[in-house]
Amino acid sequence: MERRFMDMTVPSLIPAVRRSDARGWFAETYSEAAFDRLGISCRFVQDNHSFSRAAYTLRGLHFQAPPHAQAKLVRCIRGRIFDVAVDIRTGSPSYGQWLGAELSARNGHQLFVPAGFAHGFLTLEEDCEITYKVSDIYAPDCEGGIGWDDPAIAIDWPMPAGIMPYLSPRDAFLPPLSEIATPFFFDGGAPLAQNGVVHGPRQGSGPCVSL
Ligand SMILES: Cc1cn([C@H]2C[C@H](O)[C@@H](COP(=O)(O)OP(=O)(O)O[C@H]3O[C@@H](C)C(=O)[C@@H](O)[C@H]3O)O2)c(=O)[nH]c1=O
Repeated sequence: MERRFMDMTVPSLIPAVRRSDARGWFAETYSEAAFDRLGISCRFVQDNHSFSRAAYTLRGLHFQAPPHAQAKLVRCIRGRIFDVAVDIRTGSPSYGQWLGAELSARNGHQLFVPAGFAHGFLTLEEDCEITYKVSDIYAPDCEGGIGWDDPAIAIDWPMPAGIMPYLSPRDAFLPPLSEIATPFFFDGGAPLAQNGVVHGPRQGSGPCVSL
């Protein structure tokens, strides 16, 4: 794996490396040593698993503030989701910008979302399950969120015209980014390269890609 393509200060799409044989395939979805070599050296302390019944269920945009800020490693194990990270680090050249990637059981891609980014996803079909590792404990007092439809962020959610996403009561009334005091500061790491959709690993970039 090629470290030069990774930077743990920006979201990174990590393609599945599946070893096929007559039975099917095998994949290591997380290896501390392999991720450390990629530059992702945070320690994950909890695994989460959520199921969303309806297509176009939207969870997010969520974050936890320090001292319980979380980096996340997200994977879809059933169905298809559009997974999004928004840079909410004060002072970042890409503050308020977003990146999205399709994660599916079929493609096996994972999205690494560093602390300092709000995270959310939209299910693209019925009965989607995602699992994600997080680098800090669940701390409800530190939870924060931003509206999925904040016009200043303008995420291009892949939804048919006229469809409204299915939201939790909390997510339906989250404030825009301009109305929250973000607890994160840009520390000189890399900004997002661009605002927009990542369709998959870049050609010829090796198994790991910094977005
Ligand atoms: C996040 C979380 C929730 N819960 C509980 C609280 C509540 O009763 C129930 C559902 O919680 P929520 O409505 O917050 O679940 P959900 O909307 O799926 O929240 C998640 O959304 C995605 C986008 C993220 O990035 C995650 O960090 C997390 O915020 O599960 C835990 O027990 N542990 C946890 O780590």
